[in-house]
Amino acid sequence: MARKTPIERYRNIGIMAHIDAGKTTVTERILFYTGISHKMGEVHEGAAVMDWMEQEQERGITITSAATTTFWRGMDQQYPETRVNIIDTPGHVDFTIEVERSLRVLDGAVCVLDANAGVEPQTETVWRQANRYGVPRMVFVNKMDKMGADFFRCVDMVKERLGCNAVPVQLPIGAEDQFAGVVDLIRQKAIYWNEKDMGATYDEVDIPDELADQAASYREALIEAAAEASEALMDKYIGGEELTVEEINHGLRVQTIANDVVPVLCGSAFKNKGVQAMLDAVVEYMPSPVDVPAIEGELEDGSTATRGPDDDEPFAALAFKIATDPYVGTLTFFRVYSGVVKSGDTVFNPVKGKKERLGRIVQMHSKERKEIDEVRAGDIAAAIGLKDVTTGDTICDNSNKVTLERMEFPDPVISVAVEPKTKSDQEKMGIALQKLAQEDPSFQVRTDEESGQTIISGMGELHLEIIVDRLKREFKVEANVGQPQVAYREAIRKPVEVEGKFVRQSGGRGQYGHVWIRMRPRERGEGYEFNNKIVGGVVPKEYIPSVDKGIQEQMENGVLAGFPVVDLEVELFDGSYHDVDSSEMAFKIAGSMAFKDGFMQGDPVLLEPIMKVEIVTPEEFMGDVMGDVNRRRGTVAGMEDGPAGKIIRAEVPLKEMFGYATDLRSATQGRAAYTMFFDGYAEAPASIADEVIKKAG
Ligand SMILES: Nc1nc2c(ncn2[C@@H]2O[C@H](COP(=O)(O)OP(=O)(O)OP(=O)(O)O)[C@@H](O)[C@H]2O)c(=O)[nH]1
Repeated sequence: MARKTPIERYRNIGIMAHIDAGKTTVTERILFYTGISHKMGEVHEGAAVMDWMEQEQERGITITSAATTTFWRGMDQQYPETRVNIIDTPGHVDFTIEVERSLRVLDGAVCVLDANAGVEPQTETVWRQANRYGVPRMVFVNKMDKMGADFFRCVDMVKERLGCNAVPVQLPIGAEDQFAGVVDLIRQKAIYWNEKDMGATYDEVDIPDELADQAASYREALIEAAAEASEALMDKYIGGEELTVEEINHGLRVQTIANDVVPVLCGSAFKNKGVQAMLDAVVEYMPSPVDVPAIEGELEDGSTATRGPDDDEPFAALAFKIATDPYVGTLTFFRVYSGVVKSGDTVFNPVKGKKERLGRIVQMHSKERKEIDEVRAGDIAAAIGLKDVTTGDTICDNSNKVTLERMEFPDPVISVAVEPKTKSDQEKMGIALQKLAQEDPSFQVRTDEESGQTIISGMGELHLEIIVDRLKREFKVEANVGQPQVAYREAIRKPVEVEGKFVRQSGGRGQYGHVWIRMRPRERGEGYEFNNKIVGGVVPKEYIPSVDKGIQEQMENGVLAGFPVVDLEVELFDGSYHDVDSSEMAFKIAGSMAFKDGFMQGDPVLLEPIMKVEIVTPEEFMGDVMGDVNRRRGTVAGMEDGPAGKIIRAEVPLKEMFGYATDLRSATQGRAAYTMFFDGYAEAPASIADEVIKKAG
């Protein structure tokens, strides 16, 4: 079967935003206008097509990132059919991991802003993540109809806070309840959407006189930005010649894909204005799979290879989301980077080292799924029934094995003990938690060796709350939940040199392992490194990995209070062995003994997770809120005026943030709001460390 849509006409895009900026509404309108969704439900009245998990509708937030395929031919049917795959990314801070994995597989992103609030904390976080992946972006300033909506302020904020070259390609006509339509600066037209058919039709007229001057100056700026794309365009521009609409769009496209320009558009999804024009901009400026660099991977022999967006290359895809569906079981969403795969084919998962048969393949059209026979380079689809694939795994051609870049997931910072309300649910709970962990790599389950309790860990209180909620709803397991616990870390502060010697010579075969190691602290986040500096075979080569392994096992189990040890370098530089008695086991134990000693001598310290917190509060409560932040051992990093009150930015230890939602609500009569996300680890004060160490016994 041949390819229906040429790959150049694919747009794999994500929609990212701060919570409540209107991402779900925008997505829903896109589906409506593209004819997929015929019913327009208001998000918070329950009929939104993207919000397909029950509690998402109740909470009014989008938690999972579903992928949806739709087609667009342009407002004036000016394009050949373009296949738009939309990957929904969640706005809540506890789920940045979801954002991360969507960013991994999309080619471009639309950042939705609330025209009144502008750039919000989560916008910044997501923007930074997108920077890391080099994702080309455009901005849609939504909610132009809302009180306090200010397009120009938003553009300034995008420039200043996100540090990018924001270039408006539209201007709003009016604002707040006077918001009427947009000026298309490239085609030099004013567009008004008709209210009677929910904006499905529109009128295109001349730019209103009162906006003519402003439009001319913004147009000049955008043409200049477009001209930067090539010498030919620049020469024409400098020569005083008018650039054509096609030339301007081409220039902006080149600049946007190179991450040198961020086009800015505006509208109101809720009032059905501007969404189709935004879709046109997606087609014009967002990259197709062939416009972005080919993905890199590792072959079986350890060498690097690329997989380009071509049907003739071997099949390679990345699983970016696992969802459990009550009807069909496991749905594995994947993005195909190269080649073709058919349902029924056998694929290989190099991460697990396993072959699996690809059963049915489905394309998601929001809640509905359509079964398809094959998928090709550039496609996003879901497979039903893959058993051993975890988020982030590669699936590839069985005879052309490659491991695509693994996604990196942050370690969980918070954990709670869970226990089923009835003993008979124990097994069911275990299975359910395993399933949830497979879906979500930022969520972990383990059994505490001493207490026998089941401990679940995640990225925040809400993250774990939702897991417990899903246990109940989807798996029918009611659970009791303990007090949340902070996931501390342990580290050393001083370099040391230590010996580890493990010798047993009583009867039978003896044991002999002997090492000298140097341990040095590393910067936060640098992780662990093992260097072998043995010369002359004083420790035989075959035992060296055992030393490393012994150290790593000890690091996992901690030394001070049972928390993982992080950020240090170990150098194995000396030791000795015995011809008969030495073994892998003996060197492993010697390694772990040396490590334990060295750790205690190395001025050890307990590290605690620090959260970046941003609070928006009416001015009258500012004193109380600040005082409270200080009591929570927080440091205020900045303060500014925002449209909804004072904005306080602070860094606060996670331990002190438990229950903050409730406390803030009661201190401010529910009028303040906050967001927080994990920032990094810092040394815990001695009083806290002592308490934690004592508790660990
Ligand atoms: N006035 C106005 N309200 C809007 C607009 N778009 C969305 N809203 C409202 O803003 C609220 C949040 O919209 P959502 O679409 O749920 O926002 P979201 O970004 O998907 O939110 P999360 O999924 O929770 O991150 C809802 O009450 C919408 O009705 C708009 O253009 N104008």
